[in-house]
Amino acid sequence: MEVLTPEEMSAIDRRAAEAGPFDGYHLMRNAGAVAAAEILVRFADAAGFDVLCGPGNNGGDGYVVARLLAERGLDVRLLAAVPPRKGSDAARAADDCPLAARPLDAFRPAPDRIVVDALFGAGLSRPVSGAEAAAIAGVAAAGARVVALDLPSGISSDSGQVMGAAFDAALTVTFFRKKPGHLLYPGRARCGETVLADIGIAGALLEAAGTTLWENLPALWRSALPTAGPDTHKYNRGHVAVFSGGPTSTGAARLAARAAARSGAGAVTLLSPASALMVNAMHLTAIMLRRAETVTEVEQFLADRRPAAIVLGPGFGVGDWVRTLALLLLRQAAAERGGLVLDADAISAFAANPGELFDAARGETAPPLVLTPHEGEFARLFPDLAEREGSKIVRARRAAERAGGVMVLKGADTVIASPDGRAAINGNGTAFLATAGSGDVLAGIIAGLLAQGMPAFEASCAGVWLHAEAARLFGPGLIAEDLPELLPEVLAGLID
Ligand SMILES: NC(=O)C1=CN([C@@H]2O[C@H](COP(=O)(O)OP(=O)(O)OC[C@H]3O[C@@H](n4cnc5c(N)ncnc54)[C@H](O)[C@@H]3O)[C@@H](O)[C@H]2O)[C@@H](O)CC1
Ligand SMILES: Nc1ncnc2c1ncn2[C@@H]1O[C@H](COP(=O)(O)OP(=O)(O)O)[C@@H](O)[C@H]1O
Ligand SMILES: [K+]
Repeated sequence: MEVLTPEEMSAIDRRAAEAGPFDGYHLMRNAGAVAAAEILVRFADAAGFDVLCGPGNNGGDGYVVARLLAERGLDVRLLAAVPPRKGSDAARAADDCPLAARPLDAFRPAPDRIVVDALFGAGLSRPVSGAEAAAIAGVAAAGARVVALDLPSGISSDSGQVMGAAFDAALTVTFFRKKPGHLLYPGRARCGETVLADIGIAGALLEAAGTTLWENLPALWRSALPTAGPDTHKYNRGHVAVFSGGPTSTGAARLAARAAARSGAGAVTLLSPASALMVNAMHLTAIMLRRAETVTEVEQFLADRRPAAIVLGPGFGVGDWVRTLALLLLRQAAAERGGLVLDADAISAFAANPGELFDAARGETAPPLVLTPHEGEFARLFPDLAEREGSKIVRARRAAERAGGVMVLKGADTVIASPDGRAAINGNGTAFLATAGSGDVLAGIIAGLLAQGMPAFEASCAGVWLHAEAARLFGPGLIAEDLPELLPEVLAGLID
């Protein structure tokens, strides 16, 4: 589940070649061999194979694949825009391949042939143009299926962005560990099925590299998931408070409250303005309800009940009151565990002065903070970062550092970043989540986990994964109300 930047991957490649048992050329042969095997499993009955080789090591992998497919007696055509650099591993692979390469300009894609894309991998350094761009357009027009080696040419390994033009692969075979471009959109969509192949690089090299980026999968946080001991009582199992909006916007807070309860929090209290008490009361059973519409009332509640985690923002409304509350909650240390989740309006309300929020979050006694913006809300707090080209990981990490809190930058490829530099790209997102109120549920799940003592980064990663897994379990027709009810089944699959 570790994810490596192209620089980290090439450093590990180098160290692996030095340490043996495989030198660089053998690693390339291994890469080509696993790719050829994956191709044969799926596409052995294709009319033929057009292997497009670039000038670097990615092209080198392509020469190995071309040779292996040709040795099977398959119809293989080799095309190259530029020959590999003399003396390189790729040049050796080309020498060992009995096929003569034709110029890429002569490539005529056909719908019944498989294109093996070995033009560029991790070394893509500028937008694709010329014969390579024409080949990409021609393949798309012909509708030929593409197998990408390492990643579809034209996709930035670092950010997942399309650089000029990029293949749309049916299969991507990558080596050792995934790169950000496999997980971040649009790259993720261009990879098709992604197969991670072992090419003989020892896992120990990874430990030495000290990775700080992962694919968000249960192995990352499973051991930190809360479990209730036999002597647990409801309050030490974690008490979550959720602030409700006014009488016509109470649903979002109830979704968050329900999700917190279903995530295992021992008690959940909805804090409501007087005007919305009756509306809320009509819809609540296990969840407690308390009036809190002044600073005194909120302080009184915090002193009486000491909630471990608090959600502020869903359906709350933007204005002075939400800012006052957020700052008050950041001044009041939460009960010894837990933290504060600021979502939606509690984020947008600081658009004019984000520094006020960040300063408060850095206060010595401030509880751990989790911010859960979608891209629109992110742009309000971090306009400079939102406009930045490039990787969502870099943006989320910078924002987390600036805010002094965990950033859950939502979307199809949600990135979770901690101020200490750790980051994860969510691996199980699903478009079923694109439904009103699903973000409110996510805020509640994270708070539920925080209240039970899970650290903020792990709680955020787990929350994002559980949320998406619940959506997958339900499938078509999902609405936000369904999500909390599916959490028990998802959790049961994770907790022994
Ligand atoms: N030991 C290793 O380092 C291994 C590397 N492997 C392969 O090596 C690849 C990385 O190899 P490289 O670092 O040589 O990089 P690439 O082969 O991805 O590309 C670098 C080459 O493409 C050129 N180039 C970059 N962008 C271009 C553009 N837009 N238009 C035209 N030319 C462009 C560069 O000048 C350079 O010649 C990986 O993706 C993987 O496929 C595998 O063979 C496994 C082992
Ligand atoms: N296409 C998608 N694929 C995966 N996840 C998605 C997609 N669209 C939205 N989501 C997820 O759904 C949630 C929506 O949250 P948000 O935008 O705050 O909505 P709301 O305010 O309606 O609750 C986020 O967790 C987001 O990551
Ligand atoms: K490629």
